[in-house]
Amino acid sequence: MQGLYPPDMADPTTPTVLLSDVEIQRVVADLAHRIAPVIDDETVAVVLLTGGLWFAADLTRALSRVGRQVRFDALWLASYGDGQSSRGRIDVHAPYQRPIAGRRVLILDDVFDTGLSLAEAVRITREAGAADVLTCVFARKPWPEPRAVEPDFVGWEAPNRFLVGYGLDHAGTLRGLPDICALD
Ligand SMILES: O=P(O)(O)OC[C@H]1O[C@H](OP(=O)(O)OP(=O)(O)O)[C@H](O)[C@@H]1O
Ligand SMILES: Nc1nc2[nH]cnc2c(=O)[nH]1
Repeated sequence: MQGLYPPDMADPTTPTVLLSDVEIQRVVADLAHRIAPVIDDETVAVVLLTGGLWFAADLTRALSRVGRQVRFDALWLASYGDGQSSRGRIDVHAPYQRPIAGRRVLILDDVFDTGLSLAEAVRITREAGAADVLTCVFARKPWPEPRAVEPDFVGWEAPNRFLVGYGLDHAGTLRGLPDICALD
C-alpha cells in the first residue's frame, strides 16, 4: 500500500473496510448507555496503551454525554510487537500513574483476541488493590478455546481477520484510519 486511503480497489493490499467511522460511533454510544448504569464518577477508566487510545477517547466522551464523568488512567502493555500474532508474553512498559486501591476500574481496549492482554491487565489491576474490575473491548475476535477472562462489555463481534484502523496497527502504522479495516 502506498499510503492510499480510502482504499484503492486496484491494489489487493489495501485495507477492506469492515466497520465505518459512523458505525463505530453508533457502537460506542450504545456501549456508553450500557455501561453508565454500572459505574459512577469515582470509577477509573483505564486505557490499555497503545491501541486502546482511540476507543477510550471516544468512550469517555460518550459516557460524559450520558452524565458520567469518569476518572482516567493508563496501563501500557504490549504483546504483539510488530507481528500479526501474539508473542504469548506481555511486556508492561508503564504502570498506573495514580493509586487505584479501593476503586472500581473499567479497563478499555480496542480488541480482544487471545485474551492474554486483558487477563494480564485484570491481574495487575487486582494486585494493585482495585475494589472491582470491569472490562470493555471495542472488538472481540473469535477464538477456538475458552479464554482466561471474557470482557464484561463488547461493542462489536469481529471476524477472524487481521484488523487495522481505529487504534489497531500494522507494524506501527495505520492506527489513525477512521474505519476498522481488514488487511488480509
Ligand atoms: O487478546 P490479545 O491476543 O492479547 O490481543 C489484544 C491486544 O493486542 C493489541 O495490542 P498490542 O500488544 O499489539 O499493542 P498495541 O496496543 O501497542 O497495539 C491490542 O491493542 C490489544 O491490547
Ligand atoms: N492490529 C491488530 N492487533 C491485534 N491484536 C490482536 N488482534 C489484532 C488484530 O486483528 N489487529
